[in-house]
Amino acid sequence: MITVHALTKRFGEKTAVDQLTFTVPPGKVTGFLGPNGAGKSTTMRMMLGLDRPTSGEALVDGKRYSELRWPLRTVGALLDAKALHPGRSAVKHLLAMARSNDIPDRRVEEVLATVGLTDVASKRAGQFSLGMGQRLGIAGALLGDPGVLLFDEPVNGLDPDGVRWVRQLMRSLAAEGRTILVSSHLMSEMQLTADHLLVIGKGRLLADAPLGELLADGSVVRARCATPSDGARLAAGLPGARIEGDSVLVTGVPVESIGDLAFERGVRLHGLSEERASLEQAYMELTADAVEYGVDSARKAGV
Ligand SMILES: Nc1ncnc2c1ncn2[C@@H]1O[C@H](COP(=O)(O)OP(=O)(O)OP(=O)(O)O)[C@@H](O)[C@H]1O
Repeated sequence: MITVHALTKRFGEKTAVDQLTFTVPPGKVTGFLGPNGAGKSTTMRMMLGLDRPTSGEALVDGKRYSELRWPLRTVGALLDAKALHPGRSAVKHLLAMARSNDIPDRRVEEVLATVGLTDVASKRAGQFSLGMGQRLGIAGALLGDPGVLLFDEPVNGLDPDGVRWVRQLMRSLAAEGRTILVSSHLMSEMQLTADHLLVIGKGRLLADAPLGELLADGSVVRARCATPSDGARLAAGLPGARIEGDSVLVTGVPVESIGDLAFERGVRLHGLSEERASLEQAYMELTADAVEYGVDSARKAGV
């Protein structure tokens, strides 16, 4: 279990993580989602004692990372797959990690087999491809057989087989009752992997909900109107409505209510449907104001 309470991190003037409060329970894959620069990595680094919170706390199994006697046996993490000694072989890298946490040497062989690196175990890590580096990072995370696992963008650089493999691995680790937190800015990936989502933008928590709930919130009613003036009449003063071509799109209002409203306002409809939004759409709507360097800000800056 991971418990984060009022967690805040400032770098000078910049607030990277802003009063985050959430828990990550065992037995599920929890997706940690947000645009680039949202504060995902910084939050994970604080969970691992690599960055010190400005205020608030991040606890793993009720303890600060620095209070854990054998940290690798409690929490495993894949943060930066390139953070390896390039001259060291995969097996030596893992042996060094194992010995620092009183983990038996035989675990090294086991995790190398789990991630499919047995054949290249004696190769220097500096010669590894990005995908192999990710696998080695995952081997390191699994080494202490921890109950809590953090993965920061684990599918980066993996080929489609590798992506499928990581997805299955995370699902099976969760099924074993472990706590799995996986960050991504890829909605499509989360839609296939996560049970529950934490969405952040500009360091703040935007949503903490089961995947299905987030999808339902994002559903859109499309009312195709006979004329532009019908569209304008229907959209007038309606929260969450926008006009797109000959249609009025409305989020957060049931389709029946839109039908009734059209009738009341004498609006001629040529179509009325409910579109279940993809997670991608739900996420875009949720983070629309929280994207640091999105298209909008680029446009405003004249790019
Ligand atoms: N050591 C640091 N010094 C100054 N600013 C930092 C530092 N680390 C992170 N930041 C800033 O804090 C914000 C959050 O960064 P962070 O890397 O946590 O975001 P992220 O959600 O992981 O993004 P990405 O998906 O791009 O990795 C960014 O604006 C980043 O520039």
